[in-house]
Amino acid sequence: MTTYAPWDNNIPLHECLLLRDAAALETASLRTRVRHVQADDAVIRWVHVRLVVALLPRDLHLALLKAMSREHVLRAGERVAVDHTDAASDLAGFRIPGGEAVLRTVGGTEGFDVECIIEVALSVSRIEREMTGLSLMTRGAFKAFSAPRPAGARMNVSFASSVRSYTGKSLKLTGFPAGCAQHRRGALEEDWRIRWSCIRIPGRPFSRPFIPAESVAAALVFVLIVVVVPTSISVSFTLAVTVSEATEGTARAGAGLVVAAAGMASNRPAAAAFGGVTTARTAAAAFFVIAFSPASGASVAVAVAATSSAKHVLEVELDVPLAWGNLAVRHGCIEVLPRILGVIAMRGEGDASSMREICVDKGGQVQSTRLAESAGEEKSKADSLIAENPLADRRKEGDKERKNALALSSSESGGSPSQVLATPDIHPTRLLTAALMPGFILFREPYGPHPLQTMDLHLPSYKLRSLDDKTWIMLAQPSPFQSFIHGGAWRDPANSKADATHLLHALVHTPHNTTICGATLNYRLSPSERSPENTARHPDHVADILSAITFLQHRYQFGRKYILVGHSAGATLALQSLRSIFNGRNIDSVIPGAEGYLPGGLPSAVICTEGIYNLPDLVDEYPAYGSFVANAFGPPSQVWFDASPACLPGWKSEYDGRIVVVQSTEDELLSLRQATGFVRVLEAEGVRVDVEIVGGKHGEVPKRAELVVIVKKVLDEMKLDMKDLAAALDF
Ligand SMILES: N[C@@H](CC(=O)c1ccccc1NC=O)C(=O)O
Repeated sequence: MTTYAPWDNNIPLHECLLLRDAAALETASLRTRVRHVQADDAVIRWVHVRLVVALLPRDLHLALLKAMSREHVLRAGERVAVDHTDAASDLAGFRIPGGEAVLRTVGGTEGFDVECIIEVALSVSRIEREMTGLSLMTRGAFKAFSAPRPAGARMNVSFASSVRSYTGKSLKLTGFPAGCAQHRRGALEEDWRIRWSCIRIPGRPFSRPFIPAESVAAALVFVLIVVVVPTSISVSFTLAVTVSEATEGTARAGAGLVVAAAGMASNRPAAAAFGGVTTARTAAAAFFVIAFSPASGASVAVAVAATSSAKHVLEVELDVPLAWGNLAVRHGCIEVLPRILGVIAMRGEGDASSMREICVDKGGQVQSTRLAESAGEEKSKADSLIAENPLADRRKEGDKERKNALALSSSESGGSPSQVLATPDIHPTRLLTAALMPGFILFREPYGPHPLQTMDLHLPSYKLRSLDDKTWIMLAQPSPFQSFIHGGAWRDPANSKADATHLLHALVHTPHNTTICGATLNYRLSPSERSPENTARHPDHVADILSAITFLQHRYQFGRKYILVGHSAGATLALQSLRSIFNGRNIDSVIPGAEGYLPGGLPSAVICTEGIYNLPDLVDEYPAYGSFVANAFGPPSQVWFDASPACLPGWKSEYDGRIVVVQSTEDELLSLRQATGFVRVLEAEGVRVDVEIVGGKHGEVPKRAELVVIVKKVLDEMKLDMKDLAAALDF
């Protein structure tokens, strides 16, 4: 039995988290401001800190900015003046507006690291003839390293950024002390998870005067969109717009818009530019994209909107006048756009027929003829497109279960047009959010008819991938799956899937090895005084967990590449769900239909924290808990034993995955007795069990950073096994 020292500092995880919730993200993106300074008339440089700015504690954020330009050790509580001008590096003139920062507690004790993500977009546009401007979207990983002292955690920030040169093949970085000198694209993304895109800006100055007509024209387009698009449209789809390297601007753009509007009005997929827009909100997004597109010659792909019935991803090329680029610059919005990159490829329903594959001609022509002309034809058309695709076939052959393949690059499909798979179940705001902020997608999914049979799904970071110099797609990374099961004594309505929000955010956004999909599950509860309406009784709870995992398996087909993390009663449920028998009784006799559950197999690991492992012993130790146990399992009977993981024999033969038992020494509701008893049972059977002792009160453990580290460690090990899946998806 391995025992680790308890964590001796108390770092609430939320201090380190960037994203509080999706709603905050959405509003934050609206509040984004671009700050820029014009250093001289030859160069415009501006630093644009967006999205995360509003989400991070402001003072921490500023402190990080301060630290960005050189290696800098920040101490908790340290005040730093933030008014930094970098005269030495490539980004001379780079300036962070003044402010004062206090670094709050971020960091940890020895062996513990917390990673914060901060997003900084730097753009350097040189107003010279045919000069290439480069926009670097950087997602730096700020690592808070371990500190030998419990108090005053130090944070050692390293960051790589600053563009030196861009050759089309490689991106040279300089200026910041992260040892990141030159990376090939792949390595760059891999190592630093830097998201970037290239904007080619021809040599037209941005200093042209403001032309009101441009704004008027843009407003008209907006009105056109809002007015023409029916509020409910039966065929809706994700829209992706690529602004091509056009030079002849307005006329063609105008024509494109008219075509789009006409197509949209006729409710056909050929509604190239704006047909996917179904609400004023998404229309506004489309407007935003077009009106504020960078200068002609910019390459921007935008995923604008999908509805819950989205069926298509369209990609079109529009030529826009340079003037709109000027407008964009003037409004400080140009930075926003490259961030909205790519056509998003989503995981599917696990059924290829539910996916839609759309072909786009690189010459800018949407191959609308290849799209279904009517709703009735859509399915077969799309299916045949998928069938025609050699890579789709390869995927099918390679792994019949992996129908959730994501997106294909044009090069791989023999020079055919770019192809994107999209699922029909993506909410527009989620998609937009995803486009704005890769790495954060949250879906709320029902897995059964009961209001508590729901889960939150967090999909992983997206990887940008170049199809050519102009077009990008985002791929969801093949990822291990992590499911969290909350506690609350099987009955407390105060506990829910939200208990793991912190954990999942932290894991989903962890910038290094572990990029995961995460699910956090609700399940039906037993009655309590506060919620007499709940009526669930064992084995309903575990049946729901099995249903939820089965639902996820059908959709994502991750096989055994998943883990369960359970807290308190959730730990009990995680362990119960591993066992196909309850004390010799086939689970099917306990849970009707259970044979069909867990089609992908048992999880690779189960992490139990503050678990209840032995119901009779629990009530022996805490007689008061008898009531909630009885609520959930009925009056004392053999069922209590049958449902207790520590009373189940045969762990060695029944479960070959990893078991991690996490227990806090500060748990006010459970002593170490439950955990110790279960560990003894496992060890007596010769089962490997890892024990992790953590700090925090009972309910705090899921929110604590220690758990993130433990889960991450387990997932990191699994990550090694993801290569085959990655290869099959050509990731
Ligand atoms: N808050 C719960 C009690 C609770 O969650 C609990 C109490 C003692 C031991 C374990 C508990 N929760 C396990 O999921 C309730 O009041 O029902």
